[in-house]
Amino acid sequence: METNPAFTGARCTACDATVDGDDVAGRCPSCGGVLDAAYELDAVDLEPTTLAARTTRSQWRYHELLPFSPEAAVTTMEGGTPLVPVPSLAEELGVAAVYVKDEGRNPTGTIDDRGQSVAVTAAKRAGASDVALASTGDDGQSAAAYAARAGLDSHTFVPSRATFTNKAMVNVHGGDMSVVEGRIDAAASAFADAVAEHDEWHPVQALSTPYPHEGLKTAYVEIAEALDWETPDRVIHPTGRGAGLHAFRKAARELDALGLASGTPKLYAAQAEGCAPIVRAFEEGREAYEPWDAPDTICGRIEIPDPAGGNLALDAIRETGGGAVAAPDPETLEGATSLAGTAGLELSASSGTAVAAAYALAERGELDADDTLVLVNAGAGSKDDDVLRSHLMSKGI
Ligand SMILES: N[C@@H](CCOP(=O)(O)O)C(=O)O
Repeated sequence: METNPAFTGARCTACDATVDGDDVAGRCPSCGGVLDAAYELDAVDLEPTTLAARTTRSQWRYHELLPFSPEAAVTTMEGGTPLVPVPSLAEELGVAAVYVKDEGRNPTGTIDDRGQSVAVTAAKRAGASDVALASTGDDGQSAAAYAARAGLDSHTFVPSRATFTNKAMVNVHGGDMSVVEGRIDAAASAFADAVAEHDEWHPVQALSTPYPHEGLKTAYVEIAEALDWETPDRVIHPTGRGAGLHAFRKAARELDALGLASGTPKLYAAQAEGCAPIVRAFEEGREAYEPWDAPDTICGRIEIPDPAGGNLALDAIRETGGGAVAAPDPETLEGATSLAGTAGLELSASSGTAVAAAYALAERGELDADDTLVLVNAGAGSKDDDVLRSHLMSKGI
């Protein structure tokens, strides 16, 4: 069997419409909203001991919470990343424990590998010959890798400012790449034009189908399992499109429904001050974000002025009692390099926002002494070696 028997189709996050069947793709046919994969959770019997007995460390060990069976999966063993304790930061912040969920250790160095594994599996099952997306870099590199694994062609549209590593590795995986002058909005618009001319292209961008964020969900499941199924108090996620926050809330709800871990952590969006539409909407108490004019941040991976999951992220933050913090670039780079220098961890520049946000929350008195705090490192620091090194040089180091 190629699908999870508990997978029933999808539910629209905007209008609540359901779409039945195991070949759901794209956005909601009724309203165009983001679709979530849906499961008959009552039919799922999953115990901590069952999971503990599984030998694979890949995300497909949680196949009861994924649409497809491990046998059908296009996988390069993504997932199984460590939850690394950082006691020195816990002491500085005045909380009980700080962990970094180190997603940089995935096959192409990004949390997006989880999503692309599921999205490319879905595309392959649907008989697609090609997958395509607009990307700030990491999910493009990841999509090219998983397409290669599946024997599909990939088409990635990246802004010219994407990192050299991302662009080079799309090519190395044999992907077709369009480098579009400008920022992500220019790449997204070139992508939209091209998709309209290529019916055979199967979109795999975050939130454009139910599958990429379904993979992101497993990062949270791993966090809960690593904490012996205790729910952490707070999770800070570097945030661009808002897919990760939406996925983490979905994961926490599903674990709660299954009785594996109760409740949801307080979820926090960490954005760059130069492009923070979700933080602005949160701070102004608005129900919906407004696109950000003139984005400008060193954190290219999360420079998303019009995030597809912006309102879902806002909802996740508010529903869980979390928050949102915009970090200035110097503090973000300081956050990433300080963990490299004191804890031996390699955070991507964008993920430095999570560290900067943690300091900001501590300063505002919003953390509690008995808190367990998780910071998500979404990508490998080595992809940003130039930016991180330049920050140290600017300090005369
Ligand atoms: N992928 C991003 C972080 C998460 O972004 P989101 O689109 O899930 O909000 C990165 O690499 O920093």
